[in-house]
Amino acid sequence: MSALLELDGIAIRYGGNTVLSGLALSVGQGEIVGLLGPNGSGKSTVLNAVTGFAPLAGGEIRFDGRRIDRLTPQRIAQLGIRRTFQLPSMPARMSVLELTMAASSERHGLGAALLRGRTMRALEDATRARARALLDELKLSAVAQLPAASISGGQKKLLGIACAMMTEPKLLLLDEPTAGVHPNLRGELVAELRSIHRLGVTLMVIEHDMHFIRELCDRCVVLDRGSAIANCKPAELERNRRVLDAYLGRAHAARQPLEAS
Ligand SMILES: Nc1ncnc2c1ncn2[C@@H]1O[C@H](COP(=O)(O)OP(=O)(O)OP(=O)(O)O)[C@@H](O)[C@H]1O
Repeated sequence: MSALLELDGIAIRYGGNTVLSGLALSVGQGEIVGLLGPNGSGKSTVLNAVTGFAPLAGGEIRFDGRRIDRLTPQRIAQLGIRRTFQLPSMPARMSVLELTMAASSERHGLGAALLRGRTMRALEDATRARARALLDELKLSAVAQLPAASISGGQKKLLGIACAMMTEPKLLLLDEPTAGVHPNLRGELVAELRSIHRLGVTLMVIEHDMHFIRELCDRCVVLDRGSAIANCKPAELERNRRVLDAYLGRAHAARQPLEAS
């Protein structure tokens, strides 16, 4: 499998605090990779680095074979990398449909602003049709006309995915997609992400819900204090001593009858 995303020994520092140190990680074309680790281990920082919001202190990031770590966030997004947020904040006045349609302007860019008359209307009609289809697929049609800020936490998560999908990304980075989503709806979220994946979108998912990870991911990378400590199938995580040490502490892991990792 060819690598779509490659992080090659990346380092991120904030002041004197080293948040990522020499992290190597790759995501193959068409894979679904889980990014795990205890709180503060650096998972969101990885997404910030890939999307161009956290400058590297060392190392390289390549996407589709091309170096991207010196590009602007906007250019990186245009190349086909999109992310969703752990706690999405929504504008108070725009409706769910308007916000979804607005997300596509990042894809059409300045070119769309120069269109006139019939061409502009045709683009708007196509954008509206795509937004409606995505909202339908993500079961948000019933709230399409409501203010985006008024919908539930779980619906905001789905709306974040709809907005990201408007730009037809190659790689979608999801930051805790189940946070704020009712446990009964998490199975549906897995199904939605699987159908997005079937469209040819590669996924990297930060998540704490292990059941969700097992259902969705092909492979997991586990971070601890800014370094990767495991790279394995989800089913192998609970037998991995380094992972248990990181999550539960060494004292606890020493008491467990574990297989060697
Ligand atoms: N902009 C920033 N400035 C200073 N420190 C930061 C910044 N962003 C993150 N950090 C620090 O980097 C470390 C890793 O943070 P990060 O948010 O990447 O962890 P995480 O694994 O995503 O945690 P969580 O699971 O709690 O979301 C933390 O110690 C955090 O305080």
